[in-house]
Amino acid sequence: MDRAEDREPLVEIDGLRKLFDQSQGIIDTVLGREPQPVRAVDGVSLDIHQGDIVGIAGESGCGKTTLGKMLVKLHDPTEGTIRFDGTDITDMTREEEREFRKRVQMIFQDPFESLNPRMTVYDTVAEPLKINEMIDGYDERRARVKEVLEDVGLGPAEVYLDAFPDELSGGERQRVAIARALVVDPDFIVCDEPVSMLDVSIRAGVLNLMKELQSEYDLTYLFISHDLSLIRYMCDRAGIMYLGNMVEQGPTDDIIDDPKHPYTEALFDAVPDVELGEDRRRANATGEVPSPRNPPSGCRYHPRCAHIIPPDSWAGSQEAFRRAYQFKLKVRRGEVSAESAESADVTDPERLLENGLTLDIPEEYRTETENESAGTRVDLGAVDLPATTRDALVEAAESVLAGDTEAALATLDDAITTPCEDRQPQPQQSGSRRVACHRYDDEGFEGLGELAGTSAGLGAAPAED
Ligand SMILES: Nc1ncnc2c1ncn2[C@@H]1O[C@H](COP(=O)(O)OP(=O)(O)OP(=O)(O)O)[C@@H](O)[C@H]1O
Repeated sequence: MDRAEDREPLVEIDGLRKLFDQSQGIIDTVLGREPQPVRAVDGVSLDIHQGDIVGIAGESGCGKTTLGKMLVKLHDPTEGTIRFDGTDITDMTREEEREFRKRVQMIFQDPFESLNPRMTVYDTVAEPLKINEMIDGYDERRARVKEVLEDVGLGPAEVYLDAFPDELSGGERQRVAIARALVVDPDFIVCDEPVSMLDVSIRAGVLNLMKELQSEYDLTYLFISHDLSLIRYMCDRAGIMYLGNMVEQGPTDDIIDDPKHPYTEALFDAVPDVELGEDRRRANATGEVPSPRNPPSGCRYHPRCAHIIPPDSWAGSQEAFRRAYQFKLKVRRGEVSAESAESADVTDPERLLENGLTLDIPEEYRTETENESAGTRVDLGAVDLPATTRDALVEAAESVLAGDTEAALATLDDAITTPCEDRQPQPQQSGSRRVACHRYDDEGFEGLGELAGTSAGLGAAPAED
């Protein structure tokens, strides 16, 4: 079989960043803080090969649309390069840019918004031909428009040519948007959630059409979607984004059947209608996606990660480390404080720890005491903490109860350290995948080796494929 890696990339994305400046919010002004830009895309590298259908998945706000818009030059990158067929698109001559605008198109999510309500179907589809000075003569243009309309399933074309968007159904409008993208015979189309606004009953028809058009027009697609079943259905390769970073990329089936990045695991497990590989346990991510204005240090996923890596010297279980680390975060965020202790009527440091070491995770990962207490308490003795860490946690809890959060954090920062917080992981090749996770660093593997066999919810060890 023809392997993507053996072909020349059509699109080469390297170290791509897009930061949006934000006006200063009221809280920043009051606190005299510098306004932070939104780090929408923050260091993405990806190759897209001729004939590929690549999917970009990730939760809302992770930077998918911003990435897609940079690829079609609707946004300029803050940093990094995009090469299309060997040419750097941020540094093109006028002639190169004209050519680029023909060869690269984008289809948007909302066909109601992306079509001009005052233009007929003919005018809409013929417009790119006029802008790109492509086909001279009314009759020739009309013939080309009719041909493309028939190709997208809007036939006989005469019925549609003089219609306005509000006379069409949602599916017909999206087909017009597809025809407008196709009429210039492009090579590469970025499709941003192309069916998510359409009725569920007609989505498959539009997707199948797009697949047919791919071979007919020799297209390369980038599909942006939060719908993972669509990515599985359409895309040979996929990239998973989290807070502006590409955390995992590779063949779609491999990513779904055996996710390597803990975020990928959590993302796919949250979707009931994606068929998962056998022997997969539920992922146990905690917490919410943080703000892209102020992303976590090191690995952006580490505050939620089930597989957070303890330091090499750690003598307890990984699960215990994760609990201790979450306790540190709770103190840092003010969720565990003298006030919260007072309102829960907690005066004993060990009791404070029994509450603070709980994790908001699925039942099967919880301790017995945690399940019995509906997730409000663990049995401190059952958490496999090294004695020195336990002492440090008790000391920190005493500081919290005394209202000295600073001292508590100093103790916790000293006692509970992780490479995940310190360093941003660089993408590593692991079998068919590129993964940005410290578990796949050489160092991470060593750490993991020591942990193999613990009850830490590590799942399958990330052995080389
Ligand atoms: N023009 C802009 N100005 C300021 N911030 C922006 C702009 N466009 C996007 N953002 C911010 O950048 C981040 C990434 O947005 P983006 O739309 O790329 O994400 P997404 O993954 O496509 O999300 P969704 O699925 O909701 O469309 C978000 O925090 C968003 O608010």
